[in-house]
Amino acid sequence: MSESTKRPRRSSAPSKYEDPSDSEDIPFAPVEQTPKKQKPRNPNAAKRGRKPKPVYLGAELKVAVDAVLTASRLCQSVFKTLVQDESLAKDDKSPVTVADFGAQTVVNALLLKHFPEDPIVGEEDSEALKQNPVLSERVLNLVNGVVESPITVEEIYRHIDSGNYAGGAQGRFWTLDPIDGTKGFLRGEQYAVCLALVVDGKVELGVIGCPNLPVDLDNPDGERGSLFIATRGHGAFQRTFIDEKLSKIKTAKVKTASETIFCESVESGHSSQTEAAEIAQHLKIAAGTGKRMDSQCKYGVVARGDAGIYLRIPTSDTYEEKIWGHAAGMLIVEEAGGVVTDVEGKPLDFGVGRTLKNNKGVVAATARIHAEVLEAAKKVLRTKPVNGDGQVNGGATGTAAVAKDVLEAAAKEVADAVAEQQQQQQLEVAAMMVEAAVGSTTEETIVDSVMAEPFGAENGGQN
Ligand SMILES: Nc1ncnc2c1ncn2[C@@H]1O[C@H](COP(=O)(O)OS(=O)(=O)O)[C@@H](OP(=O)(O)O)[C@H]1O
Ligand SMILES: [Mg+2]
Repeated sequence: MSESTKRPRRSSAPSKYEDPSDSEDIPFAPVEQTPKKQKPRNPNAAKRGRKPKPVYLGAELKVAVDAVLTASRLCQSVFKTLVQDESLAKDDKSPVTVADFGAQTVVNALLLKHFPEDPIVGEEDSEALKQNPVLSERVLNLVNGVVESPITVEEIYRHIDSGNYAGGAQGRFWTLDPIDGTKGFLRGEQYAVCLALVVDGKVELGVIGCPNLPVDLDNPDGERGSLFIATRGHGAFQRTFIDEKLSKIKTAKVKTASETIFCESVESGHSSQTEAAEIAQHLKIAAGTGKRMDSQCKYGVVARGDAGIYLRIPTSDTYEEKIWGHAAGMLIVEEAGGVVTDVEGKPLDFGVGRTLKNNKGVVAATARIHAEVLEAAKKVLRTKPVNGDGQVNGGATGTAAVAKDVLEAAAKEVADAVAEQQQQQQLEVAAMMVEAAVGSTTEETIVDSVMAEPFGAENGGQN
């Protein structure tokens, strides 16, 4: 066989995205334009009349990877220049930044270009942005810095709002979290751009971009920027932001939960850290080894075996997890050899709308230990029945545990408020100093000079 007709050697870290049942390799790289029909790479195969099987959802994968990478890079560039007041508080008090809006715009724009028939369930809407011309302008500049042909601010609003689909069990749709873990993003820690394709209520494709996640967790000072990719039935892969080479990933090889560690949310208001610690104790996992990490990066680290378990323990009975916060991660863990259920052992149901209203929390683990973890979770949570007002209301331990989490969350809010007050005091001092120096000025002029126009400015958000 001449050098040019030799098949590429298979290894445990394939350099192409390949269907394991497929004998032909199909190149897998980010798209520049509408995907064209793939030509067979092996001319001999074509001569013999064997057509290479197409990669499952190959066109969708290329677009999804391109979209997630573009959005992730946009987020990275925002972080470098993020200034105060480039985030808004949503109704649920969670922050949303120019990067969330920018990322949702570029991903939705690419999806609409390549798959105009597909609806999108995206986290953000443009309502608050429309009220703020300064932030709108900033998003416009960000987006136009990464798209091929410039778009208008009206198109930005339209692209963001194309994520307003209601979801459901019929047909196919995309679901997008433009930044999962916005608080992590603002802290300069972990966050993720998460995109999944759902067909008839089942997740068929998932891509997660984790700009700050070390490629190798054992080398935290090494290269950062990990991308996780999976399609149903075809395995899970990792690549870096720079190198397109795909490596197959597998969950941790462990026989019992005690051999591994678990990961959980940084925010105690999102997942009960006290109950997770109790579950870990039941599983004989060494105390203090839990890894706290923002966003769906947690699914990524479980999928590649850095941690054996991801626990998301509800802090209230009324909160409904959002489908964009779990779709891609669930598939990536399952395709890497894990099992993902809710805390009652039910599969996550992505076919009932924009939220996982049929589920409570998440237990993701290496397949071999999932049942053991679930049993421990049930034991711990069984002692904490839920009362009518939606708050977990356990026996002595249950109440204490939940009270601790609530107190921790409240303490954090107080700390944030104190920081805000301190900043206000600094501004007042600065105003006084300037006034003393130049004779007359006001606190507002200082605020205006150091910050962008505050949300809800008097011009009513007119452009
Ligand atoms: N009460 C409550 N319970 C559970 N989950 C909640 C809750 N409130 C918010 N959220 C969602 O948490 C998303 C952030 O994910 P994580 O908790 O994994 O990361 S973090 O530690 O909060 O950064 C976060 O996603 P983003 O808003 O996209 O950042 C929210 O969708
Ligand atoms: Mg988000």
